[in-house]
Amino acid sequence: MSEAFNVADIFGQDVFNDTVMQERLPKKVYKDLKKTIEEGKELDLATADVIAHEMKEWAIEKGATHYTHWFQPLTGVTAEKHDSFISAPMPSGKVLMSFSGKELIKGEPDASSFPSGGLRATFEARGYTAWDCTSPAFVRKDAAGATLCIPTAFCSYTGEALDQKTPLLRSMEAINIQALRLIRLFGNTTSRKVTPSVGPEQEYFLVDAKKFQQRKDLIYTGRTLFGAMPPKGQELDDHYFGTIRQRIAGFMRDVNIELWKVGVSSKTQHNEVAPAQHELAPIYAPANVAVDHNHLVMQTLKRVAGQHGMKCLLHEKPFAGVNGSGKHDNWSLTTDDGKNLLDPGKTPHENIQFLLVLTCILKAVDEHADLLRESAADPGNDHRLGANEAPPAIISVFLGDQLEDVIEQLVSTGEATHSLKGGKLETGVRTLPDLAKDATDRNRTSPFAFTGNKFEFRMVGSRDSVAGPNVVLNTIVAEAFSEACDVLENSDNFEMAVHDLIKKYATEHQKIIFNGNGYSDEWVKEAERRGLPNIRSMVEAIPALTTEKSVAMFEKFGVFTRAELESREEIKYENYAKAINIEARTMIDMASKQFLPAFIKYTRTLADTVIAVREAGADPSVQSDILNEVTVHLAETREALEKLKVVTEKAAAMAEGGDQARYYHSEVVPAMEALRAPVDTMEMIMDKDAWPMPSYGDLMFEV
Ligand SMILES: NC(=O)CC[C@H](N)C(=O)O
Repeated sequence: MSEAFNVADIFGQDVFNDTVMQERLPKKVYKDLKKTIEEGKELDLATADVIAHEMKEWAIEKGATHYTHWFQPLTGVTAEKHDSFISAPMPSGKVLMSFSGKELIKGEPDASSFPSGGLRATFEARGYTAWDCTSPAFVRKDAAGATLCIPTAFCSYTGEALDQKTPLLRSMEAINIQALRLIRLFGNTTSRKVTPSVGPEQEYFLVDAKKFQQRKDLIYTGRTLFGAMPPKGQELDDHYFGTIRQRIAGFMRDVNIELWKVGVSSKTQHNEVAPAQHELAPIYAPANVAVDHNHLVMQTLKRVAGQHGMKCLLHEKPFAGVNGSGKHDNWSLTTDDGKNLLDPGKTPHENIQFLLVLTCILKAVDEHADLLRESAADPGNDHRLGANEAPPAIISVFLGDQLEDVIEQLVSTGEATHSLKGGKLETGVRTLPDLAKDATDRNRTSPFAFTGNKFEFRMVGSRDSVAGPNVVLNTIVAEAFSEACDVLENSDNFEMAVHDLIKKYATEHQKIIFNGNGYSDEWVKEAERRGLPNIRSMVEAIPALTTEKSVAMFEKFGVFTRAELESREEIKYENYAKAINIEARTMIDMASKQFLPAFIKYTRTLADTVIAVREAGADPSVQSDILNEVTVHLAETREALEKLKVVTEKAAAMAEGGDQARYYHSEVVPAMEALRAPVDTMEMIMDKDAWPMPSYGDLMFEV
């Protein structure tokens, strides 16, 4: 057993949090900084100098030698450049440690090597990082020593967003303004701020590092590109919530300690459905902090896995045939004085403000289903969505029995008069207590499910930042709130107007509600009948970014300009093409250098056996049958490999953009599948010792 410790003692110990600020900053400086954090008031340089100095002193006490502006460019991962605190040596030969307000507030990384989607010519390299003081700075300890990390936003010389965070902060501001307008109409005069709170659940796989190193597909692409199913998959459901094995438990413990120290509220951990799959979930945080924390979670999982001789796979679908990994984005809206706008209370039918919020969300999701779908699009998610417990690609909303019934009443009679009650759960065992039952069940097949006092957007993939999905959620709901407020603020009779509006929205957008099985073929047909989009792939999803409807909304709420949206569209096409290109080339490499040589060797062994058996005077027909079978698959592999080479070359030669991405999707991806098939068949025929890499079984069951 490892040494015991008290979580409360270590939680946040490496964070420049409110307690540290209060302790270390002069009163006036602390007050000014709080004003900036809470109200967005500009910070003057003199105040920033004091904060920077104290932050540096605090960080140095924690062992820090460097600081970094930590940002989230459009690469999907975070970026950082380290600067030590040293100043130019003095005549004495000694150095001082310094950190100015300017260095805290603004950084100037060379922006030319980050994706900008044409927003910035390569010769115009300037980009700026700006301190996001609403997400606390922290000291990260790793092999580099200790580094003061300052969460920042990243913009171009001309102020365009080059990152995930800038639009997120803009969208948080947009929904804050519109939600405040809405609650004021209901008589709330005290709340000063409404913040989207987010809790992203992180699913991941762990595999043994030595085995990982023998799989080029895992090394280069993060997922397996070949692999036959082992005799056992997840059919017994015995891994889900199963006892956590000691190796994994030790890993989870270390992950938690690291996360708690930097203030990440790691709360829940368990085995997930697929063998070797696990989950970590934090407690809610304001959206921007949640996004930063989720990056820390992903990085910590990877780093600690390394220390335990394992590799953490964050890909959405590392293994075909078993569950993929999602990052369910739990989203709600809370006021600074602790009210959750998505809390229906015990009798939702009487909670008019809640019903307006709810129907606004239905409207937002229905009108912008394409954008929401796009926000979860990535090359890995194309394999995950609609397969093995991940939601399908059709956006719909699950409300559960109670709320669906309220909406039903509103639509049919214009009035909701009652709410279904939860009742009691009887177990039939005298010694067990009676449980109060929720009025609503859960539904795992729904991409957007109401779960008590929040929505759970289940479509998001495990590797992706939740920034994008939350930008969309915040903005589409801000738009719906704004439109509702425009009507209500100008009405003579508020009661009547709000009643009519709720009924109108419920009626017009009821079609987005679906409580049934999202996996069934009937739902695909039914969704089509209802006119709901079924956007199956990333390349089909991307155009949603730049429709006139989307541009108008994002511009209206100051979240994206048209140019920023167009640049993101371009980057997404490029990312898709690059990802598939790497996968295709990895397959070509593995097939040429590992599988074909192994197959050829195996035919040789079989041929030798046939000869030897015949010479020994026995009947070699079984060996000869296997040799023939293997030769057929060898030929199929060779043919599919040649075909994949041709289409990959052709794709790579095309100009970057939508056409290229679509070509990868329609030609290269099927050619990859065609190459995988004979190789997977061979894996089931060949001698295990002759197989050139660890199998699915080795990877998933022998961690
Ligand atoms: N138990 C679960 O919630 C499974 C979720 C599933 N792994 C997904 O991809 O979303």
